[in-house]
Amino acid sequence: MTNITDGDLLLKNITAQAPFPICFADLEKAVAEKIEAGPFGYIRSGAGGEQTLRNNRAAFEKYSIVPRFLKDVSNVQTSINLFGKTYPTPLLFAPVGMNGMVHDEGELAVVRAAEHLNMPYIQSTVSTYALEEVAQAAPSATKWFQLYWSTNEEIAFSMVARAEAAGFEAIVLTVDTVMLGWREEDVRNQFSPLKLGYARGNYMNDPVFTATLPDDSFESYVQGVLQNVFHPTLNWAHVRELKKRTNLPILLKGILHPEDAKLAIDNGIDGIIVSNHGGRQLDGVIGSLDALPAIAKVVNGQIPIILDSGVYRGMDALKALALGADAVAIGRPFVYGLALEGQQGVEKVMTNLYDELKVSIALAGATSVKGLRNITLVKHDGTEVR
Ligand SMILES: Cc1cc2nc3c(=O)[nH]c(=O)nc-3n(C[C@H](O)[C@H](O)[C@H](O)COP(=O)(O)O)c2cc1C
Ligand SMILES: O=C(O)C(=O)c1ccccc1
Repeated sequence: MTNITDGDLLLKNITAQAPFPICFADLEKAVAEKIEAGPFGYIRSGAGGEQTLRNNRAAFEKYSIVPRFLKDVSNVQTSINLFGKTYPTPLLFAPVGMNGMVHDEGELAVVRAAEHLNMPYIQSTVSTYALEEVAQAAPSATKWFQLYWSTNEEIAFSMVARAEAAGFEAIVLTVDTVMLGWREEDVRNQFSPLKLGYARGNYMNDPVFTATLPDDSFESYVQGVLQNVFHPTLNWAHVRELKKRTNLPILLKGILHPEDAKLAIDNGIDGIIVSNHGGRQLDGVIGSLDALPAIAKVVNGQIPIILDSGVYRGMDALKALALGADAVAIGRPFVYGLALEGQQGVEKVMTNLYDELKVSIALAGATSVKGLRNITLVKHDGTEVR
């Protein structure tokens, strides 16, 4: 239970200390000034003409809350349950690869922040540090492993086994990135973190992967990753095979169609992440929040739904939770925090998102995450959603 009256959540940001960017636009601006165009463009941009990047934001702007008052909102319960564990907030860290691009401590700084805040951390396959190093950096954090299937699928199974052994508690299979999206900003900047070796963490120490390399040169390693990380054959048979290979809960990340959500349930999947990869994969696809209501209807509470893509403030999280998500995952905002101030920056970004969410739940007239399902929302055309 969070007591809203324990000091004002906004005013604690107005102090004599060094100021920190308070919103996504300010964060993005500060990072643009701090890091080089290549990595900045890689993180910021969306695929193609960035329609989906815009769709993500537009989707949140379409909804407005009609608040209720005089309901005693002094105690707001923000905790949630996922796979048998309780977390104090409905916020997660989305899997983001190659964190070494923006900070030397990379994923280690992020997982330490996740541990401190008790928010689940999803580690990417293409991380700068190995999953064992991440586990060691934050032994008590809840860690899930995001799997990119490998063309040589024994590499994928090897990574899953390593994740299990290191104490990771779920596998998140990303289904929307069987090849890279058409990312024009990276061509403009002639920038590929994959080619620069930032994705080495989990591959370099994988015995199945290294056994396939002709030698231990940097070029062989980069080639090996490129040959394996893109895997356009991925299909439901692979999902069923993965289920046989692990006892951990499996989530599918990148679901946008209600039929795929239904198939996930039919195939015994334990959770889904409604996501368009932050607009970085197929341009022109639906905003993730726009995809949520139809998926929530099909899923009907059978498995948890996490939403990401464009959750840049507490109010966005509130809308997603109100429209059927059980939790939301954050991508770019925490990466920007990492770029600015390492672990501390990540914590500041996530804490501000959380504090704004708390204020928003209370000011909307609700006192819990579940209670958000009862608040009134209208769409921009004035139609009442509920
Ligand atoms: C720099 C960057 C790298 C990413 N790497 C991965 C990855 O390795 N695996 C994955 O499943 N998603 C990856 N994503 C997508 C995120 O998990 C998430 O879906 C997306 O960032 C959410 O949108 P947001 O950035 O608008 O919050 C990446 C996103 C960014 C910005
Ligand atoms: O950049 C990304 O969004 C991403 O997910 C990715 C996918 C494959 C290789 C490297 C990064």
